[in-house]
Amino acid sequence: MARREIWKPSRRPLEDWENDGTDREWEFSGIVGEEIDTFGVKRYEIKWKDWQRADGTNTTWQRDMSDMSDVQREWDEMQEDKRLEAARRNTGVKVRLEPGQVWHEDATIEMARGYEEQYREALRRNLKLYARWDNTLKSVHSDSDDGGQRRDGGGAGDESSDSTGSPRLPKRKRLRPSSDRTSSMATQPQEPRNNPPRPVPPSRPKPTPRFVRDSPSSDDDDAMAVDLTARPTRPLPRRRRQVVRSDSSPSPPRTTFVRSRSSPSPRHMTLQEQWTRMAARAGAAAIYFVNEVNAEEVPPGLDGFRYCERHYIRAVGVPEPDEQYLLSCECELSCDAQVCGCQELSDIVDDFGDKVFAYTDQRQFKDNLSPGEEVIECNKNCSCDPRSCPNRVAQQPRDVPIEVFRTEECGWGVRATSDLPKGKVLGIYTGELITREEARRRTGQSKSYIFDLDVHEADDDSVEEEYAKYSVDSYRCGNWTRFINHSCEPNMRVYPVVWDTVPELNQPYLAFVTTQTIVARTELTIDYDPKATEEHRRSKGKGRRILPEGARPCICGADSCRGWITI
Ligand SMILES: C[S@@+](CC[C@H](N)C(=O)[O-])C[C@H]1O[C@@H](n2cnc3c(N)ncnc32)[C@H](O)[C@@H]1O
Repeated sequence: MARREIWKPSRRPLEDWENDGTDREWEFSGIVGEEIDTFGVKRYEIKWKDWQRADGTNTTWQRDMSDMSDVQREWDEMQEDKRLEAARRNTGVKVRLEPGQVWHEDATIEMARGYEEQYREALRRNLKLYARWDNTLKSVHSDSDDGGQRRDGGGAGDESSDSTGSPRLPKRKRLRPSSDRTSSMATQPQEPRNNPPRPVPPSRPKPTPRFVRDSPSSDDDDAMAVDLTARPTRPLPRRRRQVVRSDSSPSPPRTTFVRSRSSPSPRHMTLQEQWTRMAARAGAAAIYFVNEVNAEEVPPGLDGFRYCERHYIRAVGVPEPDEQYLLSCECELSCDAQVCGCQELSDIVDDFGDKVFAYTDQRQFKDNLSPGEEVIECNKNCSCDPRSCPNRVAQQPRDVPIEVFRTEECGWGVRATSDLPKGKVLGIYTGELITREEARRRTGQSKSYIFDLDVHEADDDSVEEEYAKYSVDSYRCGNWTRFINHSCEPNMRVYPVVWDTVPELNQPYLAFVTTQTIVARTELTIDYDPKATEEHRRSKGKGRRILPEGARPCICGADSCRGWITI
């Protein structure tokens, strides 16, 4: 196709750019394509200026676009407009999107699954993989009107394309290309080492070691990034060159092996795919279910469960925020807490009494809230950039994949697949937003999943409350945070944060943030009742074994365990 004169697609997502011994940087030319894997995670095909491989291909695949977020946004918007326009033209009906919905996604994921199924089938039959896969890719690449399944670079109505279908993007500063080594569609072996100078990735987080099969030798080794039936054996040896891990952005979302004692059951796979797909709709990383302890396929009680990564589902009678009362800022470049209009109601100040944000420039939570305070992030009426604003952190999609795993004694719990820095915001507690009266009425299992939103509530019950009280129940809908267990020595905490709502409505989100650096696959825990812990400390541990009414024994195992929890 004519488009290949502009770029020749790469089929080598598994390249290693880190050990090529050069520091040469390459000019970024533009995004030329995208694809979505079976989990709904998107990656982009990048073209670099004046660079190509020995075979003439000159693009790389990249999932972490943090270095080029403005270009990514431009591309995403352009593609979305194109698809919407195509839909409008074809159906003649008005297309309305729910927040966070990407309308072409379901079809795309289904087709990506089809490819993966073909791949697995080939494995089962022990066929020479590359012959088949090459054919599949050839047919995809030679198909100029592919409906957006694999590539979106040159569809009909692409006004931003030149005559050959290549998107025109502005010139970018010099960056180093990097390659996504973990795509589920990746099936090609690594390029031989003696090729011309290769691009070097920008210094960004080094992925945690990925599990590989025992003898990485044959043609198809390293080829499959997603094998849900494979058993991990040992991690890859550490590479020589040390890449400094930026605390603010741990390893990018990646496809991992699922570790389980036996092959994952269809129920397991379905749940994992559903949750990951729903998370991906909100732009968030994958969610895996792992049970290395017993035969339980999936956590109990999830039949009919509705996954919502980033918003509440309001029960009948719970008011919606009125957008006209949102205080917003008019910052054009970077927000500054002292002048940001949306910070008028914020109480967070530094030692000199000047308003400051709750986050560092690396988007880590500073833990500078006093009791009764909440973080006010920039909102949908603010003029600042939704992705780069330093005061939009809890509202960003989660970039860390999560494993919901079976603990030895405490049901299911959660952990991250990568190391986490202190101050990393991982997500918010979602579910059904209900009144406090309704929360009190609810009984049984549901009780275990109810979180009170009590930022403005007085300690003393006799004090008249100014605000309506709400709670969040994640028994029937919610996200991965419903599986966070309690520990008396937790490694995360919760803080209240608002955006797109007025603080007075008393419906903040509860964000989970790490309070220490956490090694990958360590269980993530919070203290369910920090006030009780404080009292326990004050009483110097007296009454440790006396269970308050309605409490149950705590089995967190911490040295300083207070002995009980209340839900
Ligand atoms: C929000 S759920 C946490 C997820 C839960 N483990 C599951 O499998 O669904 C809270 C429930 O987990 C259990 N739990 C969490 N932490 C605990 C702890 N430290 N000691 C005892 N039970 C705990 C209790 O049954 C509690 O009601």
